[in-house]
Amino acid sequence: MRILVDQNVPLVEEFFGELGEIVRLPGREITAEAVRDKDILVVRSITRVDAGLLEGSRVRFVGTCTIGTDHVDLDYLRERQIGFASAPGSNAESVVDYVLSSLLMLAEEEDFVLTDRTVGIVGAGSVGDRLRRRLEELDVTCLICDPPRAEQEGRDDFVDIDTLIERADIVTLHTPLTDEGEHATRHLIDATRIEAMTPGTLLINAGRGACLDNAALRRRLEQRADLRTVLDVWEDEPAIDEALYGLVDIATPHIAGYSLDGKMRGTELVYQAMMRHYGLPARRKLGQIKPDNWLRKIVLSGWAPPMEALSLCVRACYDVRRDMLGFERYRRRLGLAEAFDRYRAEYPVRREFSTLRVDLKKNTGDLRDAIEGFGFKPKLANK
Ligand SMILES: NC(=O)c1ccc[n+]([C@@H]2O[C@H](COP(=O)([O-])OP(=O)(O)OC[C@H]3O[C@@H](n4cnc5c(N)ncnc54)[C@H](O)[C@@H]3O)[C@@H](O)[C@H]2O)c1
Ligand SMILES: O=C(O)[C@H](O)[C@H](O)COP(=O)(O)O
Repeated sequence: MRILVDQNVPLVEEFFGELGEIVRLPGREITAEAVRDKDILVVRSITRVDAGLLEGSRVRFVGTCTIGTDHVDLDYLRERQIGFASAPGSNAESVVDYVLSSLLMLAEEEDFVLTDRTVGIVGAGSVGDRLRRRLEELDVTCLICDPPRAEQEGRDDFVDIDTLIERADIVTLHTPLTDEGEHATRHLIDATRIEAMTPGTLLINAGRGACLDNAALRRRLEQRADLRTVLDVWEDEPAIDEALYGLVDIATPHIAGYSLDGKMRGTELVYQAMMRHYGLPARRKLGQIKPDNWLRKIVLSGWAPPMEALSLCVRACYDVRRDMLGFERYRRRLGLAEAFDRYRAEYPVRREFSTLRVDLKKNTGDLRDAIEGFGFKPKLANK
């Protein structure tokens, strides 16, 4: 079999090598011509997979090593009986790490205490629900808006989007991008809702760029710079709005999910689905591959205020400023659109919080809970 795989997918030889000949291309160079004589196509989110790409090709299976599927015409694949798999949940932990790192950084800069704020989570799936659990471990009040889940589960503890915007100090978006149905999310946060946000609100988008009306956000920030903003995803990536980029507090190029752990899990999930599709045993396992971990543990030699200890661990493991400053460095050298793709392609190794062991002395009760609640691995030292 001939397999075409996006260049940004890790562990390709390890997982797909036994299936046939592998060709690798940057996601934006995966064209109809490149695909025509391939049997399997493995992409990430920047390749639009539809009739335009696949019609007349030999492709019988498409995998996307991502959570989002808005770049794939699923109806077309179904009609043509082409097998399909995505990687649900694969990098959800990493997106949560990104949001927590951003929150801690802004809390330090703006001198607020996270536990005094109410966080409104829009979309409580793999990402949003994990985020809620970690924040609640710290006693942060969360409001949840997820109408599809509220309907399916008959929940009355969720709120609607306008109530969330009215009551939350921090609004964080984790919805997929959808265009159809009662709960379509394109421009879910539109000009009216952006206007309704009270001054001082912190708005985070780590879902999909077009869930938030970027032009309307730019207008508000140009007129009154009274919102704090964290954007990882943008409309029209990689050709994002330069003026908006300059107005945002934390601007990153769609890397919230880019931990090595999340990417490797994405490859494994697609591999498993592909083997099922072809009726073959899935012998390769992620557990057999041990990536380098240059920062294995931190030792806290006594009690510390939990927020300070957390801040130390977060900065050591994944500090969002690394990506914010790195992206800006690339932008100055290459221009915004090229920097967007290049920073992602050359992304430095990043590990999830869950890979960092934090050694603690005995009797540091609330510290242990906070460390564990934030996603790290606490261990009580013997002495
Ligand atoms: N920035 C990144 O790097 C990155 C990484 C991973 C995922 N994502 C994006 O984040 C999205 C969410 O990821 P996930 O793993 O949590 O997906 P998921 O499918 O597990 O959860 C999505 C949740 O959104 C809810 N939802 C749908 N429409 C809604 C609406 N109108 N209002 C409120 N909630 C709504 C769904 O009911 C569901 O519970 C993905 O679809 C993907 O587009 C971005
Ligand atoms: O949906 C996802 O999984 C994420 O948005 C993913 O991290 C995007 O990365 P890309 O596919 O663009 O490399």
